[in-house]
Amino acid sequence: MHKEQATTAEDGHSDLLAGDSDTGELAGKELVVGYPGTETPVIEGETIEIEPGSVTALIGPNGSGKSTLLKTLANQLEADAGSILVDGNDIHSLGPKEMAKKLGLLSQESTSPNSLTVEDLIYHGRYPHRGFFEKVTKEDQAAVNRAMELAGVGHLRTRELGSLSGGQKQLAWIAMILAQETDILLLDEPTTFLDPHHQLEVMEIVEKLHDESDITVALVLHDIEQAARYSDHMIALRDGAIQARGTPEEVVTEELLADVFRIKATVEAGSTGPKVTMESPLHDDPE
Ligand SMILES: Nc1ncnc2c1ncn2[C@@H]1O[C@H](COP(=O)(O)OP(=O)(O)OP(=O)(O)O)[C@@H](O)[C@H]1O
Repeated sequence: MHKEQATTAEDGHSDLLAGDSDTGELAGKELVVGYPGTETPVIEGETIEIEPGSVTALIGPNGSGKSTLLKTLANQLEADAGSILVDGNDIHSLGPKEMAKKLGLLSQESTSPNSLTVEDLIYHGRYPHRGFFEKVTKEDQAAVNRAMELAGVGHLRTRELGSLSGGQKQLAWIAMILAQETDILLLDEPTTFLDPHHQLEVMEIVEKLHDESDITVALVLHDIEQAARYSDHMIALRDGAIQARGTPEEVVTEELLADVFRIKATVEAGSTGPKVTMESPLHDDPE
């Protein structure tokens, strides 16, 4: 993924694209994370550093710990040990509003009342900038309109969430997180429920954020080729442990697909990154 010269709001570009090169650094150090009632932690002592201004794709099989890691980095799941640093500061030193201005998580578990309209949901993204009981400002309106336009949900603005398809709802959630205007965006399977056209549209939003600002994006994707095409760093997880990290070319190898995903596949260099041809699942024991 090629990064073009950063632009600013003064250039006439959206404030949504107004990341700052001094911010957007996220790191989890020696994280140990488990769930109540489980015997062993899901993540045992991993360190992860997300570079400011990068797009980092997390890949790994079902249950490998990708969502657990993202939720921990967003402080929505308390680590048993280790620390999380946002721009070098311990995450616990940030108040809820300060935190919500810096970092937004689109989780797989996002829920909201069915009676809420798409527009109302997107306005919720403005909470850290104004508070629940303060008046909507021109900036809020502009941010909501821009987020709606980017996510392509303007035509759904008056629709209630309960009346939307899974994909339409997903796009509304993406618009909400964009309206939050954070330095760091964590997206857990943002392309879930989306048809191929809308999957590519979401990935193009990520590309636009990357090309035109210094916003930091970490996202979980199951489509390995898509992950490689739209990211500049990749992290592969298996059983809660990081198995590989580096550029897409370094991470997406036939060996990794066999070891981590238990797939026999061929990998070739393509114009948009590694091209993966999946042949068959492997059934033998990796060890
Ligand atoms: N609330 C929970 N309570 C107990 N165990 C959990 C909970 N959520 C996840 N786990 C377990 O933690 C491990 C990692 O799950 P996680 O959801 O992080 O994986 P993932 O890589 O995001 O998977 P997927 O690709 O299926 O979304 C799994 O073994 C899962 O069963």
